[in-house]
Amino acid sequence: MAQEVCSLKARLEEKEKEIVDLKNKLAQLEKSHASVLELQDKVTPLSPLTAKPALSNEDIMRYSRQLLLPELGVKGQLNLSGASVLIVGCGGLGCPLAQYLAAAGVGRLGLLDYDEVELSNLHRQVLHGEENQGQAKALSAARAVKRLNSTVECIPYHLQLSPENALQLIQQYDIVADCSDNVPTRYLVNDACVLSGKPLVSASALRMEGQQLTVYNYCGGPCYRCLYPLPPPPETVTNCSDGGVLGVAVPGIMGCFQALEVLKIASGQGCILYQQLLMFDAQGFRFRPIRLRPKQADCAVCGESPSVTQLIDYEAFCGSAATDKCRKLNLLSKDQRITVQDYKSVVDNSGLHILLDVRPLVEVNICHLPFSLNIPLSSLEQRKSEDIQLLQQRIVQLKQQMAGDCQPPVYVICKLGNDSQKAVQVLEKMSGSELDSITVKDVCGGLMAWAMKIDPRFPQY
Ligand SMILES: Nc1ncnc2c1ncn2[C@@H]1O[C@H](COP(=O)(O)OP(=O)(O)OP(=O)(O)O)[C@@H](O)[C@H]1O
Ligand SMILES: [Zn+2]
Repeated sequence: MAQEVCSLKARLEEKEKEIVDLKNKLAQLEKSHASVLELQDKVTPLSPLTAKPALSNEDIMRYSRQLLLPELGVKGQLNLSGASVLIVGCGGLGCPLAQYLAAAGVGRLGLLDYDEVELSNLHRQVLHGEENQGQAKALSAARAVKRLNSTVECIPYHLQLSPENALQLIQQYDIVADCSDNVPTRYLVNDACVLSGKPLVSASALRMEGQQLTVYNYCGGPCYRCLYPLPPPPETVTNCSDGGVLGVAVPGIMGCFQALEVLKIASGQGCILYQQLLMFDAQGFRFRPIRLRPKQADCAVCGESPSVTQLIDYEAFCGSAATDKCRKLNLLSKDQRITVQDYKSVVDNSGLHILLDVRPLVEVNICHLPFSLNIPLSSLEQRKSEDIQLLQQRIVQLKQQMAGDCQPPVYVICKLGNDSQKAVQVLEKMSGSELDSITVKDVCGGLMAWAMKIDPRFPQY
């Protein structure tokens, strides 16, 4: 009996020692991972990356299901271990893309994003969680990727890709994936890839239609500029916060397709989607491959005598911002605008007026001020007679309540204060002809300014 107790004690001590050893090992690992995940706020040179000479037993176990694919095999897996990919944007497309690249064993991932995680990102930016709100997206994505596959080297860059840093950054990677959401960045990434000779796997994911995927600047194929020599007019471009996006239907699916093309290039498989563009219509669930025009001899960047030989000012070229942080129009004079504080005084003093909400109905259904009249900007621009009549009737009703020959002022509001300025311009043109002479003002900063500065209970979206 005593002998048995002794042997049990000895085994317990042994196990305790093992636990201490394991804890030390874990602390060491955590330390080394933390240092690997140091957030970069500038571009620093990277050490060269070489493919593994052979797969370890752990590699064989981890990647066994894909190793069995004849298209990939051991050679393809070793190629992946030596490949580096720069992901521009860790949002709706970047998250699924990074997840699958890390899972498949790409050697090095650069994760670039200037932005921080917000609650409204979580429905589609699936590497980030509730606890990551306010954190740099690049770091949050890198941590999630490391949890999935700690053998992948992750470099999180918390900075904006700009003409100043793009070449230095892109030259250090083998493949670039554009997961950004704005036109200036698309041209910037394209030009930097052409000038550095890197393939660009590009997807776009806005709204429910027109989702596109292709590989630019690959094996003599066209670049983005060959197809789109000139940027679209800035007012025709929407992003997710303006246009809306369903997480899985668009960025989820397109980001996964992007991962597929990156993995095929990185592992050395043929059959890459270049010279072709895949269109995906999520609503009708239709995929349509389109043959692309070839590389253009007169392309400004990849053509025979290019005019773009270094990176340019892409915001000036496109007439729009490379971030969605500062998209503020300034179309009106100071006396055509009213602050939310001054508008609040009008409401508090029961001043008779019309509050015209010019957002689309789908947004009005999310939230609105109870006393507002909704006529979308598009209806005003098209001079829809039933809507104009509605406004006329409201003006007449209020006029009857007002003394003398006074006209009720019209205050125009939208989400952020851009469309409302356009609406003021449209209404001013109608004033005196289609409408009685009216005083129209834009409520600066719109409903989001109202939520931030006046009524914190008003929802933000
Ligand atoms: N020039 C750039 N440099 C670095 N990151 C960029 C650049 N342009 C865009 N991005 C990033 O690309 C990502 C695009 O993803 P997505 O459109 O899903 O996100 P979002 O901008 O957070 O969305 P929302 O429009 O709903 O706010 C964003 O995280 C954005 O910060
Ligand atoms: Zn070109």
